[in-house]
Amino acid sequence: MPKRRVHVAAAAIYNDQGQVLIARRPSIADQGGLWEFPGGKLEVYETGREALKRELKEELGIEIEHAQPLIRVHYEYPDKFILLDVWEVRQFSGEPYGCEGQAVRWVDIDGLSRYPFPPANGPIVKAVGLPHAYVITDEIDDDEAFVSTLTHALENCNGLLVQLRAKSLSAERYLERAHKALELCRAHGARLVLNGAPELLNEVDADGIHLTSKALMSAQERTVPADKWLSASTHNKEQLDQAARLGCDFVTLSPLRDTPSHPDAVTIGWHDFQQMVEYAAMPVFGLGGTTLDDIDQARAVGAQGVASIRSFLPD
Ligand SMILES: Nc1nc2c([nH]c(=O)n2[C@@H]2O[C@H](COP(=O)(O)OP(=O)(O)OP(=O)(O)O)[C@@H](O)[C@H]2O)c(=O)[nH]1
Ligand SMILES: [Mg+2]
Repeated sequence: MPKRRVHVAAAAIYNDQGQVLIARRPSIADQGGLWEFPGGKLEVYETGREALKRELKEELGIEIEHAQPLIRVHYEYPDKFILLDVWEVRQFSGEPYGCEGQAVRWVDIDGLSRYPFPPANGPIVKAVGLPHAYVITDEIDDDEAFVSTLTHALENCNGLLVQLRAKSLSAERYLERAHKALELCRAHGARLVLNGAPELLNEVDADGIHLTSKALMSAQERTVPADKWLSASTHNKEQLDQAARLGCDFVTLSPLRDTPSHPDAVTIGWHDFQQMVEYAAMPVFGLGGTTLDDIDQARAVGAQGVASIRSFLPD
């Protein structure tokens, strides 16, 4: 018998302290005893958004006022194919409680990975912990100019994710700059990944490592610890597959648009970008000709957000 296809709408619900609500599945249910993001199956006549609204009313007694797409995860269970259509909810009325007798709990995002979730939930937990805006630093030789440019970006955008990309610097200067960038990021509540070899994390306690697509394709296994992020640059499905094999936590996918930095690259465009994001098994940031103004559009087609070099530079 062919496997069933199940489409589920679920929510990452945030409170004002930045915590997320999770619920425990009743022990008799499918995946019983595991924690989940509240939600449930779509009725035949419903859109994902409508199902989300109904399920959160039924399961938690809350009324959603605004929901934005977070991530869509395809996963094959032994008995079914599942599509988890996950939404970010920050505005709702009512105080959530377990209307069906299930335990519910507000948890800090950093503590989410300690809870046992169903196997399909890995990418959701990653997406919940990631910002939507990702700045890639420009090649700047002068240290003072670097500091003022990064400070400008950090002050203009809350909770940024920053990638330190400085290919023209010597190894020694890259490390010095990484320490400085980490200090600035920590002071502004931003996260930092280093574009380079995983061993850099032995020297600098940054949040993770970003691999170029070339480094991604030649890597045999993940050598970045589980409590640090591994990300990579991707441009096609083959690279997305390798990122999944390696256990990347997220990727950039480029070039979304024409970009002066890579004039010969074949532009992906929004249509193919959406298909590739749907195919990817992890959060994806659109890159290439993108600005912060593209975040909502990128999220509407299922991406985590947007990465950019230029749009964070001072005018
Ligand atoms: N709600 C929810 N379901 C999940 C998550 N992860 C995951 O694999 N699932 C799977 O999605 C499927 C649908 O979930 P559900 O049991 O909540 O559906 P429902 O609320 O409509 O309940 P019902 O079947 O009693 O009518 C289950 O097979 C469940 O194991 C998650 O984070 N949240
Ligand atoms: Mg449910």
